[in-house]
Amino acid sequence: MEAQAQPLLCTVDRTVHCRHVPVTGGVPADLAGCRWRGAACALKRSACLKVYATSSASGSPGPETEKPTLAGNTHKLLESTDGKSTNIFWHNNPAGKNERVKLLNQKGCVVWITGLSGSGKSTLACALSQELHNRGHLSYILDGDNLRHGLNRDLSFKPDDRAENIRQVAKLFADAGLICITSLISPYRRDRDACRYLLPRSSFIEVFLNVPLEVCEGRDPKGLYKLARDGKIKGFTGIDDPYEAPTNCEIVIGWHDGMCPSPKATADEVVFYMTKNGYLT
Ligand SMILES: Nc1ncnc2c1ncn2[C@@H]1O[C@H](COP(=O)(O)OS(=O)(=O)O)[C@@H](OP(=O)(O)O)[C@H]1O
Ligand SMILES: Nc1ncnc2c1ncn2[C@@H]1O[C@H](COP(=O)(O)OP(=O)(O)O)[C@@H](O)[C@H]1O
Repeated sequence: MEAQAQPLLCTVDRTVHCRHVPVTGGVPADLAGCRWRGAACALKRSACLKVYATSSASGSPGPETEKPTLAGNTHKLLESTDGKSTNIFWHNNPAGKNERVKLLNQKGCVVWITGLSGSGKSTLACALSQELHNRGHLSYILDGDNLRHGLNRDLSFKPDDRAENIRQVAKLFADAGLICITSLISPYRRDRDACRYLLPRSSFIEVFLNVPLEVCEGRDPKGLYKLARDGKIKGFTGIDDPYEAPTNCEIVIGWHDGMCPSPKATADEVVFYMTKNGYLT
């Protein structure tokens, strides 16, 4: 028997991840005053979620809609429609985010390293991961080149494909409590911002390797700039494809007097930022 759909009221005290799907029939007026404020904000901001709760007044609580919480209270499962999936439910985990923060002594986040090919993203990602490891912190690197051998092997370098899957994966890692280090050209501001806004506030640290094109091209460790200049690779970032530099990111690694700080010095700068801002405890 299908649950009878009614607007959800005040029975859920955990937020659900629901920012990106259109609300069917608009935001219920009575959602405004409920304790489910995170979701209410998200609903207002964009659009999301068909919310159902089985009517207890109708007698039967409904087969899948009420579950006891650990505290003995009941809360209702939320049915959501996200993308093409229907009849899916959000399950809360009692060993939640705060517990993971305490266990790991770190706040899960995404360190998003962006810059031209050859700017030193992969090198910094490894140096940073090593530095964090030395200090007893758990991190994981998502590297553009590596991901294109596996998870993202079906993606091209067209604008819609660049950086696509990474956002959701990075978000999952950060939610799991890891320091997720991404090393991606990610040339478009809107793609980087899309990940920033997908994450909880202050969980996204954008690091821009501001290395001039001539320097990257001079390094050309894979010979790709040469191929691009010879017209043998089309749409190469910096040559015949754009790179939109960040305008307001957390950390810019600058190029001073013709010198680039070493990978270790750069990693230390990122760790310093993370310590100062409470990511590492
Ligand atoms: N057309 C074109 N433009 C830019 N880069 C290219 C291209 N074709 C292949 N490569 C190689 O792919 C690596 C970049 O992959 P990313 O996933 O980081 O790129 S993106 O974020 O989707 O723009 C990049 O690796 P890095 O040099 O480590 O940046 C290149 O080796
Ligand atoms: N801070 C640095 N100073 C000098 N050379 C660097 C620095 N970081 C990386 N490199 C060199 O630049 C080249 C490109 O580095 P890489 O990490 O592969 O860049 P990306 O991942 O951005 O393509 C490599 O040869 C690497 O040794």
